[in-house]
Amino acid sequence: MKEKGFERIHEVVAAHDIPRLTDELYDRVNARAPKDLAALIPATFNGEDRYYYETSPNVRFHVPFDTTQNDRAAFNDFRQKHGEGKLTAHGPHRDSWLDCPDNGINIWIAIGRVQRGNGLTVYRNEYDGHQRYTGMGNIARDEKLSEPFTFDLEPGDFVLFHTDQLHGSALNYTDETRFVISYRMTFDRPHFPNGHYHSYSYSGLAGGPLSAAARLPALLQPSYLRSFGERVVEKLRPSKAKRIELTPAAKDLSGMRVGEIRPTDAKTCVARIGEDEFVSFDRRCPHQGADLAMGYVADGRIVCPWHNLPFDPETGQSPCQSLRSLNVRVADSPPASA
Ligand SMILES: O=C(O)CCC(=O)C(=O)O
Ligand code: FES
Ligand SMILES: [Fe+2]
Repeated sequence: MKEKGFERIHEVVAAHDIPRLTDELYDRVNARAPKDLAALIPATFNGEDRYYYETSPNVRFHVPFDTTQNDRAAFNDFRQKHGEGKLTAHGPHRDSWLDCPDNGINIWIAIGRVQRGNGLTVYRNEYDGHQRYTGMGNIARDEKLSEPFTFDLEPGDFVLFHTDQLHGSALNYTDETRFVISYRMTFDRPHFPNGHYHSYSYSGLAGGPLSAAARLPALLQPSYLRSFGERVVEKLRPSKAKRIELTPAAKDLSGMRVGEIRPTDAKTCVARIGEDEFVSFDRRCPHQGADLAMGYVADGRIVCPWHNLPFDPETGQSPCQSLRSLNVRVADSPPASA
């Protein structure tokens, strides 16, 4: 393992053991978080040593998607327990739509190498704005997204982004595991517009004689009680995912830009790949069913807006062998349904 690096962990640890391994890592990372942050935050923010930090940081092991497919149950169980984005790809979201403060900073640290095909997607143009989102904290499937910013990182590099920044995970179609630990923190008292059940400690009290009280300043807020009440109600009424209406089909394709994708009917959409190249294909992504009409074209490929997975417009194949291909129909003029 030492020789191979974290990037090859899936060659050393069987896929069905990854969830258990991650659980163990959580315990270790949580235990050392106060000390690690006491070193990291002042060094990053001009000596600042008064802050609130999420007491349970996030361990994010994204092994190549294809290697997880024989052990889906173990990965799904983990997702139920810890949420999306830890072992599985998280759709586009703002952390503040879920259970995080809207005055926070996410410190996303590459422990192993991160590549564009397994990393973070950051929708730079969507920092503020009023996208609709579901009760599960994901962007509504009919919100059109622009191409996200993606990047490579070397071990030890880290990215800072605001908890109101729209972002998500790329579905890992590389042959490397991506290992990241991320911390969330605020300088002012954390403010929770949605769920409030993560615990935040105040650095000014943590570690000293009053360390037991370090969680109280963030906890003693009306948002905690509100959120607690909502969870009780949710338990009684399990499904709170909202159904999103799809946008009506856009029929006139004559004015389409090269690179644009539009819905043609409830099930199909069309992309203008080149000047004279139109491709018609199913709207449902073979991964988790995201609406590909809301995707975009990059490097001549159709890209899913949900986890940034590219599809070849001629064959419908993605780099993930375990996913079925998209049903594509190529035409050199706007398709007949246009
Ligand atoms: O690491 C990922 O893929 C998702 C990251 C994320 O959503 C977060 O750090 O809030
Ligand atoms: S890549 Fe995940 S839904 Fe399309
Ligand atoms: Fe996030």
